[in-house]
Amino acid sequence: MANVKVDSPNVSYTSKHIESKYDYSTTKVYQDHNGGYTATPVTTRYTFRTQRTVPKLGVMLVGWGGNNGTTVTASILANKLGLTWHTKDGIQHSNYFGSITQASTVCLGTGPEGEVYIPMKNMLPFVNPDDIVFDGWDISSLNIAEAMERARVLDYNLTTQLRPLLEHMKPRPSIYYPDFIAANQFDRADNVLCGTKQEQLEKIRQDIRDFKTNSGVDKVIILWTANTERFSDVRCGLNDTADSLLQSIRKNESEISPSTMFAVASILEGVTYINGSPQNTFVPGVIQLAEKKRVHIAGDDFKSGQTKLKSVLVDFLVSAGIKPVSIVSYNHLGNNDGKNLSAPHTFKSKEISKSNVVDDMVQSNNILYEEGEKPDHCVVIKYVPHVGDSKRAMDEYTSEIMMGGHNTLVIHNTCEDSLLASPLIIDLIIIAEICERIQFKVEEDKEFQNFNAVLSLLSYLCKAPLVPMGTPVINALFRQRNCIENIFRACIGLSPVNHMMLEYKHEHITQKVQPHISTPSLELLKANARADVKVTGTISNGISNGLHSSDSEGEK
Ligand SMILES: NC(=O)c1ccc[n+]([C@@H]2O[C@H](COP(=O)([O-])OP(=O)(O)OC[C@H]3O[C@@H](n4cnc5c(N)ncnc54)[C@H](O)[C@@H]3O)[C@@H](O)[C@H]2O)c1
Ligand SMILES: O=P([O-])([O-])O[C@@H]1[C@@H](O)[C@H](O)[C@@H](O)[C@H](O)[C@@H]1O
Repeated sequence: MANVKVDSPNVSYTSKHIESKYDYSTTKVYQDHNGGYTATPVTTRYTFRTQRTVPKLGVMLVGWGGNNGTTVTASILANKLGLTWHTKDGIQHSNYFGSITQASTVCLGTGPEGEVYIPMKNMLPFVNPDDIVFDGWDISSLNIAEAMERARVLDYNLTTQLRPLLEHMKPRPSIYYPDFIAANQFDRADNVLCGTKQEQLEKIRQDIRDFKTNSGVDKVIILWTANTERFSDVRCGLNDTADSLLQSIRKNESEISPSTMFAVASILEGVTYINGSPQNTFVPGVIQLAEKKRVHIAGDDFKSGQTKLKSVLVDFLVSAGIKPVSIVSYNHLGNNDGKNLSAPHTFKSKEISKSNVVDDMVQSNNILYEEGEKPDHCVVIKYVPHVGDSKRAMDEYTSEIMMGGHNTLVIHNTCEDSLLASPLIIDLIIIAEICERIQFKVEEDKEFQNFNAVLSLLSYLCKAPLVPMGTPVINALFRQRNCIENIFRACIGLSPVNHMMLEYKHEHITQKVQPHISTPSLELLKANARADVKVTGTISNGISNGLHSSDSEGEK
């Protein structure tokens, strides 16, 4: 794996840390009483410090026996073993497609041959997902091999290889409060904890400690990929503060959800907790508890398919000055997630997370939209058992274009939902883990600090990003991705990617801004031109003003 070593006086490498001194540039804007703006550039010196030792990571999934839980567990094992399998199209190899940390690249900079792209995973000392140790809970008692087969996501010729390697993995009994999910889930709930909420909380905490001790992992991360719950009421004295929440658990209050119980257990054990579903697990009391205990939390709801595309399309349309006026998102699917979402109270949670994703982009353009104006936006999800995990999504985007014109985009999107979500689970875990190893000082701070308890950096992976109070919610996908990439760049002392490419937009008076491209001689270019390209313009400083390929019958 070709790692990156930055040659800069602002970056130092010790056996323990990568340390970088980084000037963070922003612009403060003030509006005067005439409506005019004053923009003031501000530069803040940060010192980032990233621990280089990669821990042995344990991951406990809530809902381990589900389509996502079994698929991500099986896929990581298949990648670790380098498994291949026969399909009707030939031999298929294991891979991590769909994961930005494992299968995407970033532009490091410019080399002699032009831009240099490296795997994102080579930027910092990330955990290798192959090495993750899994455990978890499920209200269904099936072992992971049986549950993988029940999910019907992965090819048969792969699951037959994996079955003997997974059947020893058994989900731990879990917390089950029937009214928080669809009644149709009752049939699979044969692996549930009894006792009071306080006893259940202590049992989950004991499970976490047992896993840490028996697996030998250095740290644990817990991720909820269990069924979507209905929203919990948020009430003063119930769950509005950390104390009221812990008191409500002691009092066995029925309105505390299973996902909130897991969040509390995780935080009290000092373990990062990630919510892959849309319900409001992170009631104010959970957030306050996480902040008091300095434990990371992140969510909500994996941004895997229809919504991910929406956060690109609406960004493209609005930033192009085109006005989306109607967005209709329909899909049907036949997996257990779809079965659970067929209940109105659980669907409502998903409808909320799928609907709010356009707000930031719409509000960014007051030329197109009046204050408070929004596109019509409709979300429909239907349960059709036959299609299983292969979700069929159909979207219609209608926009106003110039002079009263209209543009309608219709999209049909079929995919195995769990094969879109599983790589996101990997990214959530890998990025959340390294965030525990990144610290920073601002200006002359004496002490290093960690990221906020609420890890907004994971927004790219979530439909409804959880952010610290007062933080703008960003849903535009490439803004979210640039945030991740540029923070990783800051950790190694590199400036943000700005796409300006100024070095290619002017003559080079001084050597300093000369782009690092080998300057082919005119003879070499002419030789090439005899082959298949026509050189036009002059060669200035070794950079051709234009290389135009000529067609086979054209000029030579
Ligand atoms: N593309 C996607 O698959 C996608 C995208 C975004 C969000 N999600 C969310 O991810 C979650 C999982 O999706 P899935 O397709 O794996 O669903 P699934 O129904 O196959 O799996 C959920 C699992 O959770 C278990 N479960 C339910 N309540 C539990 C509890 N209290 N404790 C422990 N286990 C419990 C169920 O028995 C089931 O095995 C859902 O909430 C879904 O909305 C999925
Ligand atoms: O990520 P996305 O495709 O917008 O949304 C998906 C929904 O369309 C699907 O119905 C649901 O079952 C998945 O959990 C996921 O939330």
